[in-house]
Amino acid sequence: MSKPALLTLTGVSKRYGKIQANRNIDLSVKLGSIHAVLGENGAGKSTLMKLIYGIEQPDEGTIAWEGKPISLSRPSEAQALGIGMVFQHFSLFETLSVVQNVSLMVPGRLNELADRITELGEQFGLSVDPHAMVHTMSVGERQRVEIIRCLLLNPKVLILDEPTSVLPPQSVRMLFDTLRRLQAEGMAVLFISHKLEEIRELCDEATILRHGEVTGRVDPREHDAHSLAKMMIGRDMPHLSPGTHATPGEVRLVLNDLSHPRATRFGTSLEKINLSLRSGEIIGIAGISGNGQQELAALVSGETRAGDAAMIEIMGRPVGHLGPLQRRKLGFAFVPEERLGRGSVPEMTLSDNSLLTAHSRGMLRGGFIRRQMERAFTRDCIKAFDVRTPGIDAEAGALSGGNLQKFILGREIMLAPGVMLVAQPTWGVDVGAATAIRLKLLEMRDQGAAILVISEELEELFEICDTLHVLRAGHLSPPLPAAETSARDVGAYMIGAAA
Ligand SMILES: Nc1ncnc2c1ncn2[C@@H]1O[C@H](COP(=O)(O)OP(=O)(O)OP(=O)(O)O)[C@@H](O)[C@H]1O
Repeated sequence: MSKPALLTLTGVSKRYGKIQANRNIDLSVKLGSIHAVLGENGAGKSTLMKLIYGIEQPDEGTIAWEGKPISLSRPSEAQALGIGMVFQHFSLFETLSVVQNVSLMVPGRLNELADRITELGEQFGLSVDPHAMVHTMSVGERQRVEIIRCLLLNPKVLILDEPTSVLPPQSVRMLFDTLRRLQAEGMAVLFISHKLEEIRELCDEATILRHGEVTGRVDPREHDAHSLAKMMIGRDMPHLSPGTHATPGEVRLVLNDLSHPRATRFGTSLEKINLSLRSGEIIGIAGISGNGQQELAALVSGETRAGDAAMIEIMGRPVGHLGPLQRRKLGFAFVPEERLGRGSVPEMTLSDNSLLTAHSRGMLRGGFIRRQMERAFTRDCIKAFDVRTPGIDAEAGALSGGNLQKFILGREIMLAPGVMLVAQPTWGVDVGAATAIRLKLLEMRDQGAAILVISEELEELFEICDTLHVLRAGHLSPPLPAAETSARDVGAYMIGAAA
């Protein structure tokens, strides 16, 4: 006998202006099922979850809970029914601690909540310090907090919007074990991910969306990742070919014994980091977020100044004392891991977001903005990077997560920088677009750019990097040539087991 449906959507549609984000969607989530929702960037997955969680209301169609039609006007009503959601973009208050953030949603005394956070963290491999301030935490750590906060509410349906994108492999395993345990107790999970192998491993049902419509319902265990991708994008996947590797040229970025004390109790101090990156080379920084990745990115980009100018050299010049703008003038570009707020201003149009970093490309003259150039640049970026959006006047915050990532990365790549730092280049990006982004990075390298990539995705690093380093507890491993290094070797450095 098939399991009873907990949540049923019938004919649900949602439109944003000209965009039909969801069209006539039927979806049934059963008790004890882990149900994947997959589709390309912009296919309508997050919108559908927002309708279920009461953040948005459908224009048409019905949502039923345990067989009864419901109308949710806010998330607290969804939570009261037993629907929990972990967001793709974080909803934590930066100026509060972990436990204070949790207490805004979960009743209980602070010290009891702190104990439960620690307990759950240990149980599920999502360890966080309950008293850490959120603004000091990396994206990965923040996501752990979001997951814990949700589990503390004992939901019947847990919605996870790309929960594994920033988790290290060990934590993914633990999260999956946890989800399976919760599933065995009858909980249902709605799981959005671009990682098709994970979906195949974890989920027993999958609904595929394309352009806002359901295009397939399958048991993902019966299909390989390739055929799932094909159903999702409606054509075959592009292939990653390594390209023609030029011989690396002059040194463009040097870190000389770069040390930096941690800014807060919860930060990481960097200890004597040495690295040398040449033209025509991609170097990857592997490691679990929270080990100094954020601090390193801020120092290399100039958001944090180094104690000594000579600790960082860009294009042969000491730059440790310079800010981001001055470093950009030397031919440096930067893609931060946080797309909203740091990579872009959500309330501004894409055109204006172009201006933020591409203004040096002749967009300013005599104190005036040359709008035509700004608009042409933005149009080119949207086209070259296949950013799905109604146009250059769309607000950055209205783009789907993956499409915004494509835009920000495209904007920086179009500056043809001599040196580029990219943090988590394909986070939240669908499989097709991830391949396209990696190809662009290889193409840039082959044209002589020097690229530093910080990523938690080991496979990605092996695919595109010439050399890897592992960052652990603020220490950088020696350079490891990608071709002669195994994932095991990197793993040993990640957990501190290597010499
Ligand atoms: N608040 C909004 N205003 C205008 N358009 C929106 C808004 N939210 C979403 N959209 C549009 O709706 C479509 C679906 O977006 P949605 O975020 O649901 O996609 P997604 O499948 O979750 O994508 P991703 O994998 O990139 O996260 C996109 O074209 C997006 O630009």
